[in-house]
Amino acid sequence: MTLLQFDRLTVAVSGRPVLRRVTLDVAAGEAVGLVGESGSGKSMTVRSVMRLLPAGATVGGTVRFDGADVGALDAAGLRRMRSRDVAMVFQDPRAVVNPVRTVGDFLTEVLRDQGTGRSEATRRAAAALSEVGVGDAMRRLQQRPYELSGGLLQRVVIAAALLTGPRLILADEPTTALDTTTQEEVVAILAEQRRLRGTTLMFITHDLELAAAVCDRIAVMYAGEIVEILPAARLHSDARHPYTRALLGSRPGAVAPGERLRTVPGVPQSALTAPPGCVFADRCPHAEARCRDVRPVFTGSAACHLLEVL
Ligand SMILES: Nc1ncnc2c1ncn2[C@@H]1O[C@H](COP(=O)(O)OP(=O)(O)OP(=O)(O)O)[C@@H](O)[C@H]1O
Repeated sequence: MTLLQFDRLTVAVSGRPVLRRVTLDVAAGEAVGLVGESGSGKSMTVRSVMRLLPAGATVGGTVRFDGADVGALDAAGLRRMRSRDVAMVFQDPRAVVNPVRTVGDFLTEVLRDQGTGRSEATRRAAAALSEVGVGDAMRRLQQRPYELSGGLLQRVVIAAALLTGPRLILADEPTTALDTTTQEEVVAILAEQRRLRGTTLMFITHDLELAAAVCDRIAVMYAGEIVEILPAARLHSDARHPYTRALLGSRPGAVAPGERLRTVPGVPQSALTAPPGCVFADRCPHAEARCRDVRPVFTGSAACHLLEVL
């Protein structure tokens, strides 16, 4: 069953295009990674699900959650979706948690709003903390955000995201602000908890390998478009789009120790500056004349003229 469906989602902010015809189906229980360089539209795509777009955004196409057109939800429907069905985990936990209130206040707030009594809300909050590997949960509930490390606080945010039993978690670079060891722990917890609960996940990251470790499928974005969608387990063998191949070649792990790191040549395009044809044409080592002029259609798993003839 499809839980989340993007159908030719197009977004412009103050008349400047940021997403173009993003089309993707996410099955219930599936984890999909959204990868791509900075500015490719990953955040805008997941924010569209919650209708959290910047002021002045215009939206074309549709986003459906459990069959309902998110753009057509009334205020009550939107509130319900945001508070119960869909949870977001952002890059910086300190931007999300109120710095002057306790961790317990933060965790119990939604439950209390939904009518859960204080002691039951506290019990569930403590249990949620334990589930994400935070020990001494009752003491943590009394603490304020500045008393916790970034990694611990991100676990608190994940516990909060899981607390209402959402069907979908949108995680927008949830570990970018953390050090490497903590990143691995936090990602492992998020992945384990969502697997245990069967929660659907959209996971944004710059890191292809991380996406492959956490997700079932990977959607690669460039300049506001999805250029390739592929199974995570076959990332290396199945990647065919020149942009995905270039990203794989520019990973630190792709070069021998001591060898110079490779980057994707050229300057990243945005949806605004992309050429009328293939969005990657300016940087693609294989581009032909038609690539610059004619937009490739998404055939099979990628949008690339060079693959259409194969
Ligand atoms: N508040 C905003 N107002 C106007 N344009 C914006 C706003 N936020 C992002 N954009 C533009 O939308 C495009 C897509 O941005 P988005 O944040 O979705 O990219 P991203 O792939 O998530 O990048 P990053 O990895 O840096 O977070 C970019 O061109 C960006 O400049």
